[in-house]
Amino acid sequence: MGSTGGAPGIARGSNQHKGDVLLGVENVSLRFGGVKAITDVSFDIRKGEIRAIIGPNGAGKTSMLNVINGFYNPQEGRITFRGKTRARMRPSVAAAQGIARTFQNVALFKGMSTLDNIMTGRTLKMHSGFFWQLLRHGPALREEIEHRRFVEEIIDFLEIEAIRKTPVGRLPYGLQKRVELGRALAMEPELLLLDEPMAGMNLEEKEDMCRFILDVNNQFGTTIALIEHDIGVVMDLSDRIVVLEYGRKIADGSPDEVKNNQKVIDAYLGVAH
Ligand SMILES: Nc1ncnc2c1ncn2[C@@H]1O[C@H](COP(=O)(O)OP(=O)(O)OP(=O)(O)O)[C@@H](O)[C@H]1O
Repeated sequence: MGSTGGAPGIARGSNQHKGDVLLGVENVSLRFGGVKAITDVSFDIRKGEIRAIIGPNGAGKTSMLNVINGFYNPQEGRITFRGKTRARMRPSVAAAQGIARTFQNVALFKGMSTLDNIMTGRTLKMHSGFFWQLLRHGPALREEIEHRRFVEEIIDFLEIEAIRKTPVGRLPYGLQKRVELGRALAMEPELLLLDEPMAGMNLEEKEDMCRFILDVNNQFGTTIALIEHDIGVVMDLSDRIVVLEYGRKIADGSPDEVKNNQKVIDAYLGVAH
């Protein structure tokens, strides 16, 4: 297993089980008409860890991320967040509660600058009323200055100062992905969901993205759940990995445990069950 050999120089203590459970997925099943996208899947995400969700195409990974961020409500099972069972969810409510995500295909405002795109991530944090925001006066002006300062810090952190005024549609794909990460970070999430953060990147861009993901996790203590097809990267980045196949969980454990699991090896080699 391993397509790039992962991120050089980055080694995680693979057996660390960090913190308490932040989010629990309990016996979740999700169907689209007759299609079973997820069947009776349970796993948890612990505070401070990097948790990968992997599996062959169509295994149910993106569906699972969509359940976690409230885009889909499963027909069966439940999600707990910070120890409480969650009611039916909407993505905006999940985001307000501290769950931010990026998408498989970059979802930015292409005509807007890097800075303005990242600013949109602050919307949920803005408190002053629509009237003041319209006037850009009084409390709204003070608030905007504070949010801009925060966004500038993210821009420094992600090393994208040079493109802060550039419309994102003009940026190469790797940088657009970085801006999208910036927008998610602007929400100050407790749980950050990344859907294929390295997809379509060259080796150098992947190494940069690996470094930023680790830095976000280490410096801000942000818990991260990610879907990624590059197994080398997954093995290097993750504390724990859950493996899905045909909507079912087939393995869950440290990178070493998962790597040596026969069901996982078979799933990736396409062995029929
Ligand atoms: N909105 C939808 N309507 C109908 N079927 C869907 C929908 N979303 C996903 N599916 C189906 O559910 C199953 C799981 O899809 P999902 O996209 O979650 O898999 P995945 O593991 O993320 O795949 P990939 O690695 O290719 O992105 C697939 O059979 C897919 O066709």
